[in-house]
Amino acid sequence: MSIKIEGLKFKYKNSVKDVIKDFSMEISNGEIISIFGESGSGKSTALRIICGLEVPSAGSIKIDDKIIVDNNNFTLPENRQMGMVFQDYALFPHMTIEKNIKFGLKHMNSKEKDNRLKEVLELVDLKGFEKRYPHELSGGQQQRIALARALAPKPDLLLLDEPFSNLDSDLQERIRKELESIIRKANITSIFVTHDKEDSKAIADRVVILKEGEIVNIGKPKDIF
Ligand SMILES: Nc1ncnc2c1ncn2[C@@H]1O[C@H](COP(=O)(O)OP(=O)(O)OP(=O)(O)O)[C@@H](O)[C@H]1O
Repeated sequence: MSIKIEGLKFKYKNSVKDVIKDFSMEISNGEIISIFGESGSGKSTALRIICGLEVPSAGSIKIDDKIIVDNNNFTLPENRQMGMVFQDYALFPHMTIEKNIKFGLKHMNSKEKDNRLKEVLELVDLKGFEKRYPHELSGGQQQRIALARALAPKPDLLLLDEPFSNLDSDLQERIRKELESIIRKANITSIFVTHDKEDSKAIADRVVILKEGEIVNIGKPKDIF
């Protein structure tokens, strides 16, 4: 599936100026895009608008020609078929890995849930971890479970906000590669936010450089950095 974003604008209620000023881009099926920029440039805000946690004051987003937001339309986040992975993993600490992953699979029957659980645990190479709790896993393993949980409902689009920021640098490098191979295997269109050039270089097909809410450059990492 492809995405077309046109002319997004956004301001937080208590901010004086627009945090996103003009955000437009097209993303093709299976592409991995990174949004790169300094702290405060609006990266997380752009992601929050795309997944429906914030409502833009102008602009539109289409998925495969279906409008999910514009002046007259707004698809709720839970109906957008998007998977999200945020910086702090956000696994439910009181739930086992199995429960964490099955949480988003309410529309499936229990046999389907079991099958999907098995599939995604294999995908992230953590078979046999079903009965563990998040605190019994390493940071990198938790990160992979967060990814498995986001992928389990087979989203159209995967959004990742600084997915490596909580990991030490050795682990960060390994997880980057793993994450890329998992996303490529799942063939899922993805957007990830980072302030680390190396993340963009290692994984992204194209990089969006954001500065004070405006896209100042879009291109392949090798042409941009
Ligand atoms: N809930 C909010 N209310 C008001 N202003 C906000 C809110 N969240 C973020 N901002 C402001 O919007 C701007 C963009 O923030 P955003 O979190 O999108 O930046 P970012 O590029 O993701 O930064 P970082 O790399 O530090 O996470 C910043 O100036 C920030 O202070």
